[in-house]
Amino acid sequence: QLQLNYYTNSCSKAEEIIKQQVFQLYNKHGNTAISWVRNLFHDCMVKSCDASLLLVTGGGVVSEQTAERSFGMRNFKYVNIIKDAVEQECPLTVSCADIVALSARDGIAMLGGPNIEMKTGRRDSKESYATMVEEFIPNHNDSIFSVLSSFQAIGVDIEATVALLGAHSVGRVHCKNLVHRLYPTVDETLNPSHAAYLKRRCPTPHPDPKSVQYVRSDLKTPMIIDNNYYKNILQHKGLLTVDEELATDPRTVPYVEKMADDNEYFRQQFSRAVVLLSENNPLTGDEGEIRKDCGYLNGK
Ligand code: HEM
Ligand SMILES: [Ca+2]
Ligand SMILES: [Ca+2]
Repeated sequence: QLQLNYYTNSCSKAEEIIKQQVFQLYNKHGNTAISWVRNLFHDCMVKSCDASLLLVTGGGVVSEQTAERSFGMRNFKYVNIIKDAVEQECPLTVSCADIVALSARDGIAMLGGPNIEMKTGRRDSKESYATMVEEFIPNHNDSIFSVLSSFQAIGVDIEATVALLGAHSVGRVHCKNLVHRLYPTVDETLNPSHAAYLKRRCPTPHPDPKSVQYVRSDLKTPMIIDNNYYKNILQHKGLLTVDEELATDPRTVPYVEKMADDNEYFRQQFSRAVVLLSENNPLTGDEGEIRKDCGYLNGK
């Protein structure tokens, strides 16, 4: 069972140390906070919030990080800075899975989002599920129907799904994920002036996948988690096909409109949704392990 303040007795400073590390990393590299939010999505959707995402390839492990859906994910190298600080205080006590969850929680707060109360006590997987990533994580051009059912499958309702996509109010999208909406002809659902801007940022239909050509998701408040995302998508300035569909599907539009109108309502729903996502199918008790290094299984 996950519980509030799971580490009170075993490592009373754990949450404080994590928060401090997230803060320090944010001050050095602001986009680390953004990465922690995406990590929560990519870890928790695949089986469980169990840090299966953090294992690196080698010794029989094929990392989820190498899956096509993980394209653009960054800052993995900083996770162990957080872990090491916690290990120093309490060795082999705090899981990498809880670090994924709590760093996302603290990252959200650093990015001006809500303060979220989160349970802890997750344990770490003994596998990375690279071949299952595509099954659990929707693609950017999937239909809204399949997106909603992927979230439904882990207990995230439609209103919460709409709120979670508000994470696209920060961060970036690489041209690789956009050019299909720009070339050979511009997707007619795109706002024309925004399409012109996107074409300036992504001038060729085949961007070099290794180059860092990208567009910020939210030009107005790129480092703040707020309801600006919903205002953008209602103006058809959403970058991904899923963003556009969210603003047009009859099941999601009422929530999109309400979130665009009311930032407080967005923050409440976003908090509720992050908790739902973070509690997907945790490993507890004697399942899994507490990794020493988030990139490797113990003893490897
Ligand atoms: C249908 C669901 C989703 C799809 C298809 C999707 C897809 C994507 C794609 C394609 C990118 C851009 C990657 C790149 O080109 O660099 C992205 C970025 C991002 N996504 Fe999502 N996403 C979804 C839901 C979520 C959720 C639920 C969250 C978190 C709660 C999230 C958080 C982020 C963040 C923070 C970024 C920016 C990352 C960065 O700048 O480093 N996404 N997403
Ligand atoms: Ca996982
Ligand atoms: Ca924003």
